[in-house]
Amino acid sequence: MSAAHILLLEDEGALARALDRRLRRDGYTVAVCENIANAKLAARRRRPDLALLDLRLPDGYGLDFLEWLRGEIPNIPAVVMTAFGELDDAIAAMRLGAVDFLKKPLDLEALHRVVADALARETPATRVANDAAAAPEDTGLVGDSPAMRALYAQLDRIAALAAGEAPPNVLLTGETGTGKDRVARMLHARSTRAKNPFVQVDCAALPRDLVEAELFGHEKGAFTNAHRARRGLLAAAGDGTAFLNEIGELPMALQAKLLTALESRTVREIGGDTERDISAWFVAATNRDLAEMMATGDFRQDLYYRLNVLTLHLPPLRERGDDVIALAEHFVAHTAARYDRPVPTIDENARAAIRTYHWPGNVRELRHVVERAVLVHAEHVVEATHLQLPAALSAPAQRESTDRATDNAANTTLADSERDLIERTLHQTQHNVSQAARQLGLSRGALRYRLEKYGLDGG
Ligand SMILES: Nc1ncnc2c1ncn2[C@@H]1O[C@H](COP(=O)(O)OP(=O)(O)OP(=O)(O)O)[C@@H](O)[C@H]1O
Repeated sequence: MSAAHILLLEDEGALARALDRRLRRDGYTVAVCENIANAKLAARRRRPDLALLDLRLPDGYGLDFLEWLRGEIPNIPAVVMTAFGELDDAIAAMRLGAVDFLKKPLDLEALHRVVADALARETPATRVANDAAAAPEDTGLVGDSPAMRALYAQLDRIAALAAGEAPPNVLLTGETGTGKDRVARMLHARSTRAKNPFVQVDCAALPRDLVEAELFGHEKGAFTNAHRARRGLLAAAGDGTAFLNEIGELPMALQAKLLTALESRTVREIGGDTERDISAWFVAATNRDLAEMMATGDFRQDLYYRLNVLTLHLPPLRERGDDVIALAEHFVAHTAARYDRPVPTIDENARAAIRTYHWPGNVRELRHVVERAVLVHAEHVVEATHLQLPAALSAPAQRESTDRATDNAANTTLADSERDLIERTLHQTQHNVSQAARQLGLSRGALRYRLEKYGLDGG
């Protein structure tokens, strides 16, 4: 399989050249277009795997192009480059399926990460197209352990309940990286709602005002930047599925508003006075302990019971026995295919290390570890050292000595201490970036910046 092909739509020549150079250096092929007309021709000439686009273009508006492109290639991931003050555009872009944003002025390291993440996102359609080693289509998840088999059976039963005007709400629980997002998409795909929209709101990724506007919609002029009226995602999901990801992060005031919407199955837009009916199926997910959050007054009990009509728990990877090996083999094959390399084998020591490690970041962490090993080290064989598993974190005795070493200011720089603190906090929070940021008193953006700076894996 050849390298991913990126369609870059950017009219500022110098910026386009810098982006082009960086993307080629990262191994992608790139079609650079300075206007929408050329971008349409380029997309027809060679089907891109990802679109990276600016919004203000000489012959039109980038989002109109994105809408056209999605008509041609329904699941194409798109990354939108926005300038300060274009939040409204960013919301609209998300509706059109943009998977990420890059703020101008651009940081080329962030570009590298965002593009790689966007390409790694596996929507059902792109998975079929890009991944010869994909999980069997009838399950969509790799793993055959008793815990996973029990989950598959429940998944079908729950999907069958999605028909009707007010289907039971579903709550997906499980540690970070266990596959909740993927399961939400599978529930939708297997239900009678599959042909209708699947819309996702990531309650942790957006600031409070944006989450509210996203969920409920707004009238024109309801707040600064609300240049046009917009329907909220709860309504936009129509007869499809509304996936409320990281529901534990929803601020209290919005929890009350969401509860009212779920109970009445209507929404009132911000700045509006009419109620709109909603007919979506609600699937929510969290990696936080909502029971504990209720006890500390951080999550409403009534909302919890309303959401938690049906629960599906995703077991941590360390409780799935040899699934961890099947998954590692899957990701090895997947990475090799994506980068057009021979598929390496995993040697016995590496298998033992994979089995022993406790995988706090679960399947996502395993995927990253294996991808890095295949890309950076392994030509023919993946060996234990290629995995670079943090031995210190799995052995308490060693951890103590690491702590002592970092406490010794004479031997440590400030940067070392910061890196160590972040690493430990990530470990404690099982690689939940939002939670780690809160614990460290940083914004998510500030933590992300440091993760990049220190080459740490946030999950
Ligand atoms: N059983 C599985 N088979 C194959 N891939 C999987 C499986 N479970 C998870 N993945 C992959 O692992 C990554 C993490 O999964 P996902 O995003 O669904 O986790 P999550 O539980 O929603 O995490 P978070 O709580 O942090 O949002 C994704 O790339 C997903 O496709």
